[in-house]
Amino acid sequence: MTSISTAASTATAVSTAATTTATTPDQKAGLPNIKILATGGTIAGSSASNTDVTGYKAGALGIDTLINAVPEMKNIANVSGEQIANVGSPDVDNAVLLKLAKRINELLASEDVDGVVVTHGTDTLEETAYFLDLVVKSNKPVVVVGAMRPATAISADGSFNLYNAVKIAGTPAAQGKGVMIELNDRIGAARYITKTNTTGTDTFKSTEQGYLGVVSGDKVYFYNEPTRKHTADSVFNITNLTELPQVDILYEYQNNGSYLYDAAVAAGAKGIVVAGSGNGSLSKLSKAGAIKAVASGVAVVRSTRTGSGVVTHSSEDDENGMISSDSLNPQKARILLMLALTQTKDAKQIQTFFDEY
Ligand SMILES: NC(=O)C[C@H](N)C(=O)O
Repeated sequence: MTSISTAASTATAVSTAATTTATTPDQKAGLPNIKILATGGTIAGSSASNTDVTGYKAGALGIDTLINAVPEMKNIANVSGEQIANVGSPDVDNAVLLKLAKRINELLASEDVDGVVVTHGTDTLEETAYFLDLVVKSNKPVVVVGAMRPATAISADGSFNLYNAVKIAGTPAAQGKGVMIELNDRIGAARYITKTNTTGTDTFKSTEQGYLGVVSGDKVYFYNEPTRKHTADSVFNITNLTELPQVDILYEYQNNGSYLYDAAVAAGAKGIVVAGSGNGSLSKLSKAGAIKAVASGVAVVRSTRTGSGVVTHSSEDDENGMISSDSLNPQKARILLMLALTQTKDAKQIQTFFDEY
């Protein structure tokens, strides 16, 4: 495995047009055609020191550098790349999400593309993956991949993660599984996987729902199917959207008040997700703020700050016109709520989306 060059290409913010680069003129018959869309992150991170795994610059290397660092990919797929953005994933915003999703839909509609791999920072990777899970209109595999160590580090994890992601995207059994996340050999469903550790390479975990499968040796093994609606079965369509409704997240804590709800509503929020305590519990003042927000036409979803488990729907939710998040964590509940609000403002209808997706 060739190590990634430390000569970082200039980091850029969101590029305005997707540019095709690193195409393989010698496409091999019989190999799947896989497109890699790069957005930045630690997998494209660079540092002057090969022991630096925290102070590096995310989104420093371009897609050509990533592809050229793993020439072994050419033995398993015809690989070409495009740079969609080159940012740390905290800076992936709705504009990047829409640009990325529209490009994936264009690519997968073509007979020339068998699957897509997205390289992405891990901090918000699950949000992008779940967004794509809800809006990609294809059964072809989409794999979102990242790394916890920059490309310049000793024992960097990005190259093998990328190789594995390309392998999964070119595997016929990966079709119809929704958008997948691959890190550390594990294949997770975008709906179920979450980042659980700040710096560890085994950070992506799924609790009750488990993993879809694993890459072991030179094979891809699938054991589970995602049961929630996704991709080709999803009703959400972003083809004609140029923006998404503003949805904010509030965090529940002792001694909190109502004023952050008022601030979100005043700032133009169309939806609010609350990271409630325990089973989505809100304090009296927080609940009063939420009820007031609902009265002003804002959709409010109760999720949980616990990190796992289902927020169960209660009769009080119906009385208050509120929505429960099922097992979606706050950041993924925000993604679903943004898309739900492109269809309806009705809390009962939005609740059915949270029950089904
Ligand atoms: N491991 C990573 O990719 C973290 C980085 N801060 C990012 O999300 O872009």
